[in-house]
This record gives sequence, C-alpha cells and structure tokens, in this order.
Amino acid sequence: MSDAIMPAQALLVLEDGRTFRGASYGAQGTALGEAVFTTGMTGYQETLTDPSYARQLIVQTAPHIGNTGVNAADNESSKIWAAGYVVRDAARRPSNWRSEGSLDDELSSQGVVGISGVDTRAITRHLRERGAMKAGIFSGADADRTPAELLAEVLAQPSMEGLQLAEEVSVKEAYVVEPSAHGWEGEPLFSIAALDLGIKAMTPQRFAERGVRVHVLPATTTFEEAAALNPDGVFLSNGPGDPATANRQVGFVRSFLDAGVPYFGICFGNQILGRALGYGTYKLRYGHRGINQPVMDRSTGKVEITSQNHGFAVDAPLDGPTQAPEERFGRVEVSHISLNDQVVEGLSCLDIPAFSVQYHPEAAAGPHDAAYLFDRFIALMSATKNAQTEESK
Ligand SMILES: NC(=O)CC[C@H](N)C(=O)O
Repeated sequence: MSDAIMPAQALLVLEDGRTFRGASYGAQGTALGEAVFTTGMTGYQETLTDPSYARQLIVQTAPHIGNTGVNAADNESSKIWAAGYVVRDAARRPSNWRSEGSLDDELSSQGVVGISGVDTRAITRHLRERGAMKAGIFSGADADRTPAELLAEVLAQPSMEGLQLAEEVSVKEAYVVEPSAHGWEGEPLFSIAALDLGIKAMTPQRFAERGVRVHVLPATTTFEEAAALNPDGVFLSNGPGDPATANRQVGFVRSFLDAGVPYFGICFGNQILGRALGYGTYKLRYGHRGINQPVMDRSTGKVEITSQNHGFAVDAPLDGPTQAPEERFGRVEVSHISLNDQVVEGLSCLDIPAFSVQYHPEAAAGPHDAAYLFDRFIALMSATKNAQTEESK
C-alpha cells in the first residue's frame, strides 16, 4: 500500500495505562471520555446519536460496524453525542438500500474521533473486569506524543461520577410532538409534559402514535412552567451523566408527585423517580448497554428482552412493597429486575400514580417487548382522570 491510502495510526489509552493500537477511523485528533462497551449487534447509528452517550467512548462488541451506512431516518437526535468510537472491523463500503452515506464520513464530518482495527473483545473483557474507566483516543499527529503525556491527558478529565450533563444536552426551546404527525387520526387523548434530559426521537413518537400530545421541555423547566400546560401526565427521559447531580429535576418530580399527576420515567427518569422517592443511586461496575438485556416484570413473571444503556442504578430494596423513604409517597415496589445481575430495572408506586423503568421501551434500536409500558402509562392517566371526574361529581 502507498502512504496515501494507509490510514493514520490511532491509540486507545485507558486510565490504568493499558493501550491498544489501531487505525484512525472518522475524524483525527483527540477524544476523551469514559470507555464503555455495548453489545448491540445492530443499531450503531441510533447508539451514536443517543444523547445518553455524551462524554463516553463507545466500544462496539459487534465486530463489523458501518456495513449498512447511515441515513437521516435512523438518527435519534440532531447529532452524534458519543465522544469517541471504538470498533474492530470498520466496513470499507456501506451496502444497504437505505444507506445515504458511510459511517466513516459521518464521523469525520461531525468531528468524532474513532479507532478501528483494535481487539474489542480484549477491551471489553478488560472493562468488564476493571470497570468502565476514563480513556482517550488519539490519532494522527496527536498519537505521536509520548505515552506518559497521553496518559496524563486521560487522567486529567473528570470522571463520570458526579458529572451533570443532562442540562447540557437538553433542548433550549420547548416543542410539541403532535399525534397527527405520527398517524393518529382524531383528537389527542392526553397531553403530557416531557422533560428532555437527552430524549431520543423515538420516545415522543411512541406516545404520539398512541394519541398522546407531547410537550418536550428543556431540562431546566420549572414545575410552575410545566404545570401551566395542565398536563395529564409528566414524563422524564433518558439522559447522560450521574443521577446524583439531578437535584433540580428531583425537585420538579416531587412537586408533580405531590400534585397527584401521573408519572412515567425512562432510564434517567427512573433514577430520578427513585431519588424523588428518597432512594440513593450508585455507579455500576461496567453498566448495561445493548439490546438483548433480559428483564423480568415481577407483576406478571414475564421476561422481556430489552434495550439498555445505563451506568448507574437505583438502590431500592428488592423485597417489597416497602415504604418509600420519603414517606408521603407511600409504598413502592421494585417492579422489574435484571435477570443478569438483579439490578433494579423498574419502580412502581402503590399509593400514587407513578412508575418508571431503567431500560428503553422506545427500543431504538432494540426489540419491542416493552412497548406495553406506553400503554400502561396511558391506562394510568385514564384511571387518574376518571377518579378525578368521579371525585368532582
Ligand atoms: N440512558 C440513560 O438514561 C442513562 C442514565 C444515566 N446517565 C446512567 O448512565 O445510568
């Protein structure tokens, strides 16, 4: 090969000094973030554009990435949020009828630094044993610096624990997703206030398809501003960063729970409900990321295969129901658990209309086993509305 077509070299440097050498993929330069692995065999575009991956370097365990290219329809937000990308074998040529370009070009044009040709199995085993950790990808001229310099740069970044990122990735202006834009005929059944902490495009769409009008609101919206919309329900989305930092949103949720407005949360929204009820959250060693994560719905005993992307979890008692530490909210049950490691995957309140899950029922990408949760929220809004109508008679 001539020099002209030899890809530039790239290095992945982990915080414990382990280094992997590969080729530059996407943009050249430096990418810093927390190295995490995802086991999804499909959906790399949805993964890269999921805002929950902000400040993370994604390691794909699927060995061949980029083979179906990229297209406008599969974006889950306005851009790639992942800080960097680590793949084994990058497709040299995309081949799919929906493809509008190559992933390599997309990463380059968005300035996302990646590395290919590395042993992603070895990296994954390392992260599984040692835990998600600070890391850096260095390519082109940036890879020529001394190993000590590169490691120092990796170590100088803040760790994911204690990072507040949701307000950074959230929309600045509110917008509305109308049911009529997603095939719903007739008047909307309900309207909800959805706090965007890093929301994926498919989430409001799943509501809208079911006749729910969604007011997507910036993460800093106050209770008073959202309550002025007179919503039938309140929803908190997925999002990046440490839930222990989301004090503003915890206060927002508590006010809505006090007002008796039905609540549903996904992922970050589950952690925030947990905190609003008085539970703590903690960091998992390497998290759950992928689209084949088994979860049991304890109310039915059914197992769902779910889409997940979380590094933190709620610390709530598995034997339940138990009284919420914030006693005014009554009894709480851990409604769903991970069948891989018994981590809390869902919360359900028995005395107030609120529930949430740690995984992704919007499933983009992923299996649709958990779509019933959107219907469960609609049923909860219906029941709450009927009870209020009865009361006012
Ligand atoms: N997808 C999410 O909402 C992730 C929530 C949180 N940032 C975590 O890593 O656990």
